[in-house]
Amino acid sequence: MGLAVDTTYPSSDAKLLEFVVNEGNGVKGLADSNIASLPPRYVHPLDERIDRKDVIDASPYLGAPIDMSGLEGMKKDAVVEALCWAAEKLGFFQVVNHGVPLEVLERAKQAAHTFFNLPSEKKAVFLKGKTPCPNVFYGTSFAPETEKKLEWKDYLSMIYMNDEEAMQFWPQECRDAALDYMKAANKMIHAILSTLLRGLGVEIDESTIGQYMEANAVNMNYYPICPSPELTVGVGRHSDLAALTILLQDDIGGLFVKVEDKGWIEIPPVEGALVINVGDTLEILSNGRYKSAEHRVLASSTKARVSVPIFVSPRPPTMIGPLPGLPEKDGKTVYRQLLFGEYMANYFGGGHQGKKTLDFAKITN
Ligand SMILES: O=C(O)CCC(=O)C(=O)O
Ligand SMILES: [Fe+2]
Repeated sequence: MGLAVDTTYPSSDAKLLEFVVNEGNGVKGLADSNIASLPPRYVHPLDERIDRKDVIDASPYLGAPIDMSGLEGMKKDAVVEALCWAAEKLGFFQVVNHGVPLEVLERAKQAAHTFFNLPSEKKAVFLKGKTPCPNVFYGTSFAPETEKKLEWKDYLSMIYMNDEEAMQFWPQECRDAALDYMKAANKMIHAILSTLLRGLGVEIDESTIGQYMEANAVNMNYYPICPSPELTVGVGRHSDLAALTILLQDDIGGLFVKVEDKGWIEIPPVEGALVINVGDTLEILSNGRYKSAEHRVLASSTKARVSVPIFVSPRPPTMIGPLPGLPEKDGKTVYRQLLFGEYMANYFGGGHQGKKTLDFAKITN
């Protein structure tokens, strides 16, 4: 079905929302309908647009990919130091020799293309409110009900509870690839999370570390070919909710990270590497030491881009807050104790606004 986007009348915006959001055609459906120009709802204010010309050299801030195989040998101390340094300075780094086979990564990216290339009716069964399982949902943009401007992205979110639920409810076109990727990444996830938490220098036991990765989710992001990527955003400025994000990006590029007071750098695609970033939850647990960096994504005018993040997260009833002993050690308490579910509800309550989400947990006095 084609969509004539008429920018002259206000009613066209309602039609657009109906088509893209409610009917589940997504922005992929819009892109496939051969629009000549971007509907106004996708045109972002000038200061939110991404211009490659403004991007600064990444090398002073982004180290070389960290070789995770070193964590089990003589180089352990150097790897621990590199991980903690990266989490503290930029909050973003890449890892190689992480234990997830290349074929598993390739299949995960391929599965994202397969899912989003399905006819809209097949994807629409997973829309929020219709999906047979609330832990699996398909959508577009970030919070289309509340956002002034929409993002040029569709996504599928799969929160892992157990194999039985995943086998029954995850879309069969991408289920096995997503599960294999998530399981193959688990050892590395534990290694990075436990290294960073132990690196804070306070006592922490194994079961506490385990709690922060009890409700991981695999997402598949799809950024269709965009007629005017310079006017819109694939994803707007945000920091992630999770403790850690393990991001598999393809070879197209377009992921930008903010270096505070300096500008934006691009995280270059490196074959076989995974991008790791600190999320709000880990910034809170670390009393502000590890940085949940602001990032955003530029869509492409020539190719559909996919990415497959794993959001490493606790269950909603888990308490998050600076680890016991840290405020005393740091001489200050930056964040309060709150339930992850409480933080999550606030996080999804509005559109993307950079790092504002963290203010909800900040102690103000
Ligand atoms: O697609 C990407 O490279 C990043 C996506 C992202 O930031 C997210 O899903 O939170
Ligand atoms: Fe993100």
